[in-house]
Amino acid sequence: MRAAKQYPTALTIAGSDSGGGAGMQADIKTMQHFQVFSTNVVVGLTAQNTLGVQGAYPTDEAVIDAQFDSLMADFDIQAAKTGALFDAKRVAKVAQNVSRYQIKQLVVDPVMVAKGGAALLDEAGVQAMKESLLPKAFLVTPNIPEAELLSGMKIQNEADMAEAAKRIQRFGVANVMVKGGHLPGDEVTNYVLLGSDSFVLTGKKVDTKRKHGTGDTLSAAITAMLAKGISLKRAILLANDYMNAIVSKPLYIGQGHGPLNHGLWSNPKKTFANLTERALRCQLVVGLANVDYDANRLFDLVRAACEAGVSLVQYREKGERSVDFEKRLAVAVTLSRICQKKDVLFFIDDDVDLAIASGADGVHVGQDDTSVASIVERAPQLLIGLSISTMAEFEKSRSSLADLAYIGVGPVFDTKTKKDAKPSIGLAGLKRIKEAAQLPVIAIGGLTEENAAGVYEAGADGIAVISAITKSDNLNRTVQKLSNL
Ligand SMILES: Cc1ncc(COP(=O)(O)OP(=O)(O)O)c(N)n1
Ligand SMILES: Cc1nc(C(=O)O)sc1CCOP(=O)(O)O
Ligand SMILES: [Mg+2]
Repeated sequence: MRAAKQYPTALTIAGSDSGGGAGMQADIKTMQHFQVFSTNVVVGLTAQNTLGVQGAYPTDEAVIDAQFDSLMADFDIQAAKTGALFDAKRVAKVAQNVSRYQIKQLVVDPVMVAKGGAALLDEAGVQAMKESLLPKAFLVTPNIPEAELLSGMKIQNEADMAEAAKRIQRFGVANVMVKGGHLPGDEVTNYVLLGSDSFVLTGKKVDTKRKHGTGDTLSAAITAMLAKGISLKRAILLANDYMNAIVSKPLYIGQGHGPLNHGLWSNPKKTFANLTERALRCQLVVGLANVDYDANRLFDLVRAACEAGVSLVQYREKGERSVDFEKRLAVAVTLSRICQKKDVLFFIDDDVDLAIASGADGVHVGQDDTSVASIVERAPQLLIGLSISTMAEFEKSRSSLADLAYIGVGPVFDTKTKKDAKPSIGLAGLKRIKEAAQLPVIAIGGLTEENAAGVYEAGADGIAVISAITKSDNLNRTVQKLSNL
């Protein structure tokens, strides 16, 4: 192992993703996470966001040369990686500079096929990759479609990955990591061939669309560790651990295929600056009392509601029978997992201890429950919803408003579900509170598919219901109508 420099420096040669989740931006964030200084050669720009790529603008070849010249005149770069190189001319230009500046530890992420299957490099580009860049690479990290293009064979299982890796080695690259994320199964299997030594790495296949830029991130993590003087095998193992960690902690940014949590921010989902408008649109409030104390029925109902598109589930245990803390915790933990799988926020009604213990995203409290100030002090990571029924309660709560994710306003209409509900405030009462509030207003109480549209017209940002969903004969239709879609 080479002695680590005090400030290890790496280079990313890639395209810019204006959305910040993939490409060079993912590389920089990843390298920063590993405390490696990142220098950059921008091979092209893309106009993109989490919903897609709207435009691609390759950099002039002379500008690529100029960036290499500037960097090499100054920095001591210990490892480099490539990402999207746009076309054959730019692949060749990058390869030329790699030779010219004798870059040894080069990780090639052969970006050729997008997640959705779209080609990111034409045939000539793939050829240039094989002929001019792979022979200069220390490691190449194709995904399944890319490995198929490079090896010329179909890959369906681990044995195929092994054969493809051997074929790719023939282009002159000793080390090949075939990433198996595209293959079916509950786990991701990556096949690694380092010279003649091979091993398989498994990882979590997380059911989330918030993993834009995984290939860039993995190769950037390996490159960062190479820059630190860590051996290739260990760098790959550590990078795999990092990927497993970050996919489990999704960031809630953008409306589509969101970015990875490169900085491993703790509780990123709970920063309510991150909440999108959609995140509070349709809330299911539910507990064992609403399903005859049948926990499996509750789990099935919540699973189906998450599938149907509810954006937040609140576990509210009220009713004749008392359910002890252990049981509530077991239920809450299961509900939390169901919600997490579907990127649905999970809240607990009233019980701050339960919210903390179950790792919920937030807690909903009433006017007479635990105070907002004491929740902030005890559990600053929790999002907070507060019930408000009247303008007087709104005025009384003013000092807490800055700490809230939303206010739950109701009962808008008469409800049979909450025995101690306050008098209903109607659409006019809802409108009055919305006009005064500068934060999301979630309407609750007696809401149905039929009256939901009127509630939105009165200014509500979202809706919370018990019976409309727990008693629905068609969850998809109900959730759509309640979400005002
Ligand atoms: C979204 C939402 N709004 C209001 C309430 C009611 O909370 P609270 O006033 O604390 O009454 P109980 O639910 O504890 O009976 C809520 N739970 N959710
Ligand atoms: C839990 C709750 N809180 C209310 C409030 O006004 O604060 S009304 C309510 C009950 C909501 O049930 P349904 O959707 O079946 O009317
Ligand atoms: Mg309460």
